[in-house]
Amino acid sequence: MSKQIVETTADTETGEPMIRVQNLKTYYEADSLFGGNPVKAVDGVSFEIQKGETLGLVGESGCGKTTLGRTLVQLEEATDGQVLFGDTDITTLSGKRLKRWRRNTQMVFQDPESSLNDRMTVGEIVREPLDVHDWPNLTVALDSETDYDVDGDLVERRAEPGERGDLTLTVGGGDVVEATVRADLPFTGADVTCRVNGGEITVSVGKSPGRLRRERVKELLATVGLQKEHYFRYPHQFSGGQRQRIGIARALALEPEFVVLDEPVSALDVSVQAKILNLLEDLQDEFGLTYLFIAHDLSVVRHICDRTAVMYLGNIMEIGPTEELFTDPANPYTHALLSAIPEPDPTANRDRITLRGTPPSPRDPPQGCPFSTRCPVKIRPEQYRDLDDDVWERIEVFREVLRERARADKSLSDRAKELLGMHTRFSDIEEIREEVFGDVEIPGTVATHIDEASSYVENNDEEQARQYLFEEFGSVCDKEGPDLHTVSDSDRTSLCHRHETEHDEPADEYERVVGATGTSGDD
Ligand SMILES: Nc1ncnc2c1ncn2[C@@H]1O[C@H](COP(=O)(O)OP(=O)(O)OP(=O)(O)O)[C@@H](O)[C@H]1O
Repeated sequence: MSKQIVETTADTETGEPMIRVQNLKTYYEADSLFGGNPVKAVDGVSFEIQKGETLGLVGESGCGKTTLGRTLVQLEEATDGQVLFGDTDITTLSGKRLKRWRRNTQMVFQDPESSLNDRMTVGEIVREPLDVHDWPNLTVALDSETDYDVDGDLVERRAEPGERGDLTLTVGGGDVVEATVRADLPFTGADVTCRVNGGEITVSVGKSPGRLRRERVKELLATVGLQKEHYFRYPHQFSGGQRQRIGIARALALEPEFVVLDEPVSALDVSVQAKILNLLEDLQDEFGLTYLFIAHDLSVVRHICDRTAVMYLGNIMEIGPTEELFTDPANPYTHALLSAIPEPDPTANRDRITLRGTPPSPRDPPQGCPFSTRCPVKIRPEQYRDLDDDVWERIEVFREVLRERARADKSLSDRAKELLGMHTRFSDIEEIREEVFGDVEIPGTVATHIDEASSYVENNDEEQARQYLFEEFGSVCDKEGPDLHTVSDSDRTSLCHRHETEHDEPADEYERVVGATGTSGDD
C-alpha cells in the first residue's frame, strides 16, 4: 500500500468554537405531485459548539432536532446559511472534499435494533467506514519549504507496538528532508517507509490494509467494552446496550472530532442507559470528542450536557449553560418544556404549564414568533392589557381552533359543499363559540369582534375570520419575529419579544398568569 499526500491538516485553534452555525435553514421541498409549501424543518438557527463540549438539543417531537443534527454532518443538504468548521463552510463541499471532510464527523442513531445491518458481522459493520474511506490514510508534512530533489532515497523506521502520534523520518540524500508522517492511528508496530523520489514523496506502511483494519476494529471493540471474539458474531446475538456499543464503535472508527448522538439511549432500559452514557463520557475524555446530544429526556440532558439548546418549530428558542437554563429558564417555551418534567417529589406544589393546542405545521409557521400561537405569556395589544386573563385565554383558544381547522383536511365533498354555500362540518361556528365562550362573560367590544369573525366563518370565509382576529387581537408576537437577546453573563440567549425593555420578563409574567388563571394543573 502506498499513498502520497502532501498536505497538512489545519488544527482547530484553541479557544475557537469548533462549529459556527449561521442562519441555517433546512427545508424539505413539497411533494411535487401536490405542490404546496416546503417543510421548514430548520428555519434559521445560529449558534456555536465549542471544542470538547456536549451541547444538548431538546424540544418536542417534530421540532427539527434530527434534521439539524443531520445537516451539521451533511447527511441533509442545507437550504440556506452556513456551517463553519474552522474557516470551511461545509455546506459548500461536494465530491471528494465532502467525502474527506465526512471523516471528521459521525452520527450515532437512536434505535440500535434497526440501525445495524443484521446480515453483516459486527466486525464488518465496524470496519465498513474504514473500507469506504480507504483507511489508513497517511499524511506527510515536510519540515520546511525545502525544494527537495532527493532521488531514490528511502528511510525505514519500525514503529513501537501500539505507537501513536506522528513518526518523524529523516530522508537523506542530496538535500536532507525531514518528513513527519501522520497516519490514522495507531501504527501498531508497522514498518513505515518513506521515499523521496524526484519531487514526490511516497509513504507506505508494511502491513496490508486488511490486517491494519482488523486490528483497528478489535481495538475499537475493546474501547467500547466489547470483546475481540465478538468480531464474527451478528447484531441479533447482542442485547440493546451491546448493539448501541457496536454503533458507537463504528462511529469512532475514523476518529471523528464531532459526533451527533441522536437519542442514543432512549431505546434502552434505564440501567443500560447509565452504562452507555458513562461510556460516551469516557470516550469524550479519552478522544477529546465534541458531541451534539439530541434527546427527549430532559433529566439525561441535564446530567450530561454542558450547554443546552431548546428547539421549537425549527428555531432555537434558548441556548446556554445547562444548569443555568434548567434552574432559571428565560424563554417562555423553555418554561413550558421544563414544567413538564415529572417532579421527583409528587407532593411538591409546582406550577405546571399545560400548553394549549399543538405546534403549528412547519409548512406554515406563524408570521411572528414561532411560539406565538401557544405562548401563555404572549404580549397583548395595548387595549387588551387589562382584559380578564380568562377571557383573553378564551380568545386565544378561539383563534387556535380556527387555525387548527385550517390545517384539518377537507374532503372533496366538504369543499364542494363549501363552494355551493351549503352547511359543512366546518361551518359549525355557533357550537364552537358556545363551547369556548359559553360560561364566561365577555365585554361588549370583544363580543362584537367575535361576532364579526363568526359571521365570516358562517359565510365559509375562514381565512378572512382568521385575518380579522389577527388584526384585532394580534400583537407584536403575532406580527414580527423576535430578536435573540442575551439574558445572562454567560451569553445565554433567548428568542422572545418580552426581553425588550418595555415589556415584563417572561418569568415575571409566568408567575402572574400561571398563578392567577390556574392554567397550571395539580396533576
Ligand atoms: N425526509 C423528510 N421529508 C419531508 N419532511 C421531513 C423529512 N424528515 C423530517 N421531516 C419533517 O421535518 C420536521 C422535523 O422533523 P425532525 O425529524 O427533524 O424532528 P425531530 O425534532 O427530530 O422529531 P423526533 O423527536 O420525533 O425525532 C417534521 O415536521 C418532519 O415531519
